[in-house]
Amino acid sequence: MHFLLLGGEGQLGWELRRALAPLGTLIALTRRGERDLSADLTQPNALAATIRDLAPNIVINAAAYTAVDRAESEREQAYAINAAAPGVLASEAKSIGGLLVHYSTDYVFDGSGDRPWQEDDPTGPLNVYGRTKLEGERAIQESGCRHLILRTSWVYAARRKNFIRTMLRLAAERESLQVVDDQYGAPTGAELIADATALAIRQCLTQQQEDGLYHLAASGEATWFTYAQHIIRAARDAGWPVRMSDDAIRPVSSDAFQTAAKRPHNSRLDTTRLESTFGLNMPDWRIGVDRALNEIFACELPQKDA
Ligand SMILES: NC(=O)C1=CN([C@@H]2O[C@H](COP(=O)(O)OP(=O)(O)OC[C@H]3O[C@@H](n4cnc5c(N)ncnc54)[C@H](OP(=O)(O)O)[C@@H]3O)[C@@H](O)[C@H]2O)C=CC1
Ligand SMILES: Cc1cn([C@H]2C[C@H](O)[C@@H](COP(=O)(O)OP(=O)(O)O[C@H]3O[C@@H](C)C(=O)[C@@H](O)[C@H]3O)O2)c(=O)[nH]c1=O
Ligand SMILES: [Mg+2]
Repeated sequence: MHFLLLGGEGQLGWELRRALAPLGTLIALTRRGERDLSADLTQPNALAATIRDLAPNIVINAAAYTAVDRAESEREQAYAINAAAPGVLASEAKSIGGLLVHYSTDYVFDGSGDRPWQEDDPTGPLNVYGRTKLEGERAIQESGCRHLILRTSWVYAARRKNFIRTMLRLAAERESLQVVDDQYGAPTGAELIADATALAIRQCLTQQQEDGLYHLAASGEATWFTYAQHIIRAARDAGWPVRMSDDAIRPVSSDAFQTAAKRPHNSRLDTTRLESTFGLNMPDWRIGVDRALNEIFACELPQKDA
């Protein structure tokens, strides 16, 4: 099996390099590409040529434009990367008979209600990022290529930029913090997504009918506020230089915390389809978050018995 991974340096791409390694040979490209192989998602012709040259059995697209607020003012860039490029990948995958694995987001939904979203529920993105991701999904579905689209939420990892790292930084810099308490979802680790992807791919290779759209997220729910509290309490316990008391982390409404992009109140994803199709069990979000926190603390705090 030959894999081509795009976005190999992102949170998820990095973990996919690990999780896919035992399944076959893997070429992982970053935005800069390699030799004469371009993997820049804003360059459709070069991207198509890369896929034709390598002719992988499976293309995994972990690259995306993920700056949610910035997307509001960089629509064209977000559109090129999140909507147009997946269309190119899909038509190239189709012409070589390959499987395309792609990721999408809870932000394709409008956030109404409080029931976890199922795959067939109506979408209604509230921001540019969500709209471009939804267009990417549609381009893949309409191409007729074999595909797996995995919608996930609130992704973090021990490395790169994410909500955990932001909270750890702010906890050390500030004496108080306001955090939104009316947006609900599940923080999902890049490790979990990568491992579940590898397991799902294995089954897709043997059972063609398992192609399609799936929700992949940790179980349980949080708000950004309860998530922040969890992170900062763990940080304090581990000896991170936290400047704020627990009372100084304050829950606020989305209306009180102004951002360029509007975000959904209800980002809960129902993962029943993924779990039953692939025989998987999504662990509680705290398990992966605690693991990532431990990794960060072990690398960045002086070790007591060193
Ligand atoms: N982050 C999140 O909270 C969530 C993410 N998702 C989805 O999961 C997937 C993985 O996201 P995640 O790993 O968190 O994202 P990251 O932002 O960590 O990584 C995205 C990767 O895409 C690369 N990239 C950006 N622009 C281009 C381009 N023009 N050409 C080639 N590569 C490019 C980045 O390159 P570089 O390293 O050079 O910046 C980076 O390596 C995406 O599809 C995302 O939409 C879904 C839900 C939540
Ligand atoms: C930094 C900060 C953020 N917030 C809020 C803003 C927002 O509602 C929420 C999360 O902010 P962030 O900017 O970290 O998260 P955001 O970039 O919106 O995260 C999203 O990224 C994309 C890529 C996805 O696909 C989504 O699943 C989701 O993970 O927390 C606070 O309330 N207080 C703060 O101090
Ligand atoms: Mg962000």
